[in-house]
Amino acid sequence: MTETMIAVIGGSGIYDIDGLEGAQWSSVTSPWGTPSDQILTGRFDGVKMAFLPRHGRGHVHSPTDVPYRANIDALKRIGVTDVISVSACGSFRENMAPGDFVIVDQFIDRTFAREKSFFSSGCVAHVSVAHPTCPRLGDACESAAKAAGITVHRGGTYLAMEGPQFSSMAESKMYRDVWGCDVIGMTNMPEAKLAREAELCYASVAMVTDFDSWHPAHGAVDITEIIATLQGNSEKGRALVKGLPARLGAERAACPHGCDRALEFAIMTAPDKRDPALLAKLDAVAGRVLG
Ligand SMILES: CSC[C@H]1O[C@H](OP(=O)(O)O)[C@H](O)[C@@H]1O
Ligand SMILES: Nc1ncnc2[nH]cnc12
Repeated sequence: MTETMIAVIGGSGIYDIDGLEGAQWSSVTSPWGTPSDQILTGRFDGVKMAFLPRHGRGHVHSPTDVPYRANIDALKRIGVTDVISVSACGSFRENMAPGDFVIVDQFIDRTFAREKSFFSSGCVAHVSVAHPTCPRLGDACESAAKAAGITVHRGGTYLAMEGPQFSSMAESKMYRDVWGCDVIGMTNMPEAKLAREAELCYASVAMVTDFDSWHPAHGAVDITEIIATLQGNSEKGRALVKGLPARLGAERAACPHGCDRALEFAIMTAPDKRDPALLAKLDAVAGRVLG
């Protein structure tokens, strides 16, 4: 058994969480850059927790410029075992209405201007993201959402777009009708891929703010409506987060789905061909397998 440390990455509208015992914001240094902000740590229900505002307090970083690698590395470096991403999203489904939450389990990654891996020439690794989210964390999120009275949908495909503009109607219809996506946002990729490379369990709670631009009765995405919906969603998101520590517990066994062993056979580069400078940067992310 190892000690659980749950990290919440808060998206648009969620820049802190309350109620942490011994709450403290601290700067964490990463060889992958400067994280989005300081990290808030403390305990809730006796369980270690961390909180990182994805866009920084004051919403400083655009979706493209969020330092995804530094964020995941910093969380791994401070001992995080489980990551819950909480994000705003648009919906492609009539029954996934603004105010509803979706426990995302699949992604289509359409982002193109971001660093997507910790690995590269000098230490090449290939992890599976066939199942990019952890069902054990998904169970905890679903149960915590229901207990908080939130309308929650279990399972859904999240289209990760580059942004920062919202989609055209033609794109929106293609994502919905041809690609079968359920929700759309700008940030869960490469975050989920990087969490898997760092052997962190990852779940994504997508909070619906709008119907994107496919819906004949709703027309274009309106940022003022999104911001109004975000306020209610963020209160519900905070309630959900408070239900997680009791459900996940202060100690955890190995992940039954293998998220925490994703690198076991993933590194292809021969030990004598590895780049020492890159290995040094991988100390937190891949220290378990690199020794
Ligand atoms: C405020 S609407 C667009 C913005 O909100 C979402 O951010 P996050 O995923 O961090 O909650 C979406 O992905 C866009 O970045
Ligand atoms: N419709 C939308 N598209 C992309 N990101 C979003 N975040 C919230 N609503 C969104």
